[in-house]
Amino acid sequence: MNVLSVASEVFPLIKTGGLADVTGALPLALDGNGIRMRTLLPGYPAVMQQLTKPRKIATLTSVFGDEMRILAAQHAGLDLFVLDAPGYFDRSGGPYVDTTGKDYPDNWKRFAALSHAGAEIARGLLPDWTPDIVHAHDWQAAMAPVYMRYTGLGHIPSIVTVHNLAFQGQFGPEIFPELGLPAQAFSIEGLEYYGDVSFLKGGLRTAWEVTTVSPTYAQEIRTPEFGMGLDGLINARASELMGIVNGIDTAVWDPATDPHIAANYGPGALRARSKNRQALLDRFGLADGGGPVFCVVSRLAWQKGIDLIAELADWIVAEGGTLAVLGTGDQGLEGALLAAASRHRGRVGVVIGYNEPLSHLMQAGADAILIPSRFEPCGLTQLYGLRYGCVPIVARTGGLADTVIDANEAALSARVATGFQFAPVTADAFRQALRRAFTAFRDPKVWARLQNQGMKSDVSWKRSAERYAGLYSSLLARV
Ligand SMILES: Nc1ncnc2c1ncn2[C@@H]1O[C@H](COP(=O)(O)OP(=O)(O)O[C@H]2O[C@H](CO)[C@@H](O)[C@H](O)[C@H]2O)[C@@H](O)[C@H]1O
Repeated sequence: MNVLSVASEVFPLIKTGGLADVTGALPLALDGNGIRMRTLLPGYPAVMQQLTKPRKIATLTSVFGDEMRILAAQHAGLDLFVLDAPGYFDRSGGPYVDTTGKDYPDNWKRFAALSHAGAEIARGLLPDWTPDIVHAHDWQAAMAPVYMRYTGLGHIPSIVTVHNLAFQGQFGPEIFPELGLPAQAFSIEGLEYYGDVSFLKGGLRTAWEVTTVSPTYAQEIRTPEFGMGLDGLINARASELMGIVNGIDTAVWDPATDPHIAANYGPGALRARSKNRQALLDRFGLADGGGPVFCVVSRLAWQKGIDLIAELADWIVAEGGTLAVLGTGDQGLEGALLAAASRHRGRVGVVIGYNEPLSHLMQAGADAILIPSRFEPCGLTQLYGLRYGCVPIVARTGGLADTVIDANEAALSARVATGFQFAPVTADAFRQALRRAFTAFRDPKVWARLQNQGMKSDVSWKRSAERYAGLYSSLLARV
């Protein structure tokens, strides 16, 4: 079976968040299930520079009249189609924002062009490869099923996966006439959303199936609290909605072989972790306060509850904890964290920026990772934490609820606990969970059991890849 994945970022070529981890790992995981997944992504400079021996396999005209090329290449085991369209993608900023952090004003054009190219590949644009199914990720690719539906390709199964409902690709109605779609596409059945154009809404309306990245988030987005204005539509499509929890690439994230950490280790050999703990403290200029070393690796955003980290930093230090934060994002949150670091030199360390190797060392060296998200479609850093013996302390929401087993009395005595959960997402509830963690940490046996239990969790893609494979088969059976 051939599946075309369409995505705006793919690890290891280009990554701004968890989406890239998923689109980079899923094709490899599907390989053993008889599925050939090839991935269409934009030819950003970072991508073009890393390609070896790209081959031009097709040219096409975008809906806006520009000439674009499709290059085929292989990278890190991935079969790629790269959309070479310098007018859209050869920019000096990031994939979505310019060097000052502002959204590119033509993002709608850039990602409509990407999605349209995906639809054209489904139509048979390429000489030797046609997908049986198109799998589009997030709003940047969500127009692929829209173009398919309205240009005579509605008989080809399509899927939209929501990695984060907060980003919807919403633009003014004035762009609609330029999208090359028939007038009826600007309707409630298409991409019209309260008078605007919404790429994600269009995809959710027109794809054969909608998936999201955990079963709990699939339920949550049916409610007004988590539905971000789309809960009505999502409920209407409830029978075509599925939550499949993310896995992680266990080859890239393996403490036994990880080249980015100070000492490699495996389950049952946790003592070597202390070298990583020391390396982490050194890297952040921190001293051991006697309690746990907590880490945070995150986009600094309201979603992630980072304000609660800043709010509790003083208390964490007073209790003997140490805090190391790696992240970038909201300037107010960066400022609040940096202020905590200057109040507690040597006990709170903050690195503002994006640093993949350092994120590995943090998982390998910290005792626990803090993830107080207000909503979390899946979350990957708790999965890395489990694999690295870095105990996750998480809000009980979305994929965090589905992947961490809370250390309540029953779970502790059954020896199945892997972390700590709390709800609601308030400073008080978070503090209670941290208190439980401080207590558990004082008993090294209890703590080691939590770590070992986490390291035994199956966080690989195996089961979830089987679920995607099952979904693809069920869609093909309906053709
Ligand atoms: N400063 C930094 N330096 C280095 N690495 C950093 C970093 N900040 C973040 N990262 C890395 O980026 C990734 C973030 O993953 P998350 O699951 O938290 O995703 P995100 O919210 O971006 O994605 C959305 O999509 C993913 C994938 O489906 C969902 O898991 C998630 O819930 C949803 O919000 C992790 O690999 C993390 O290590």
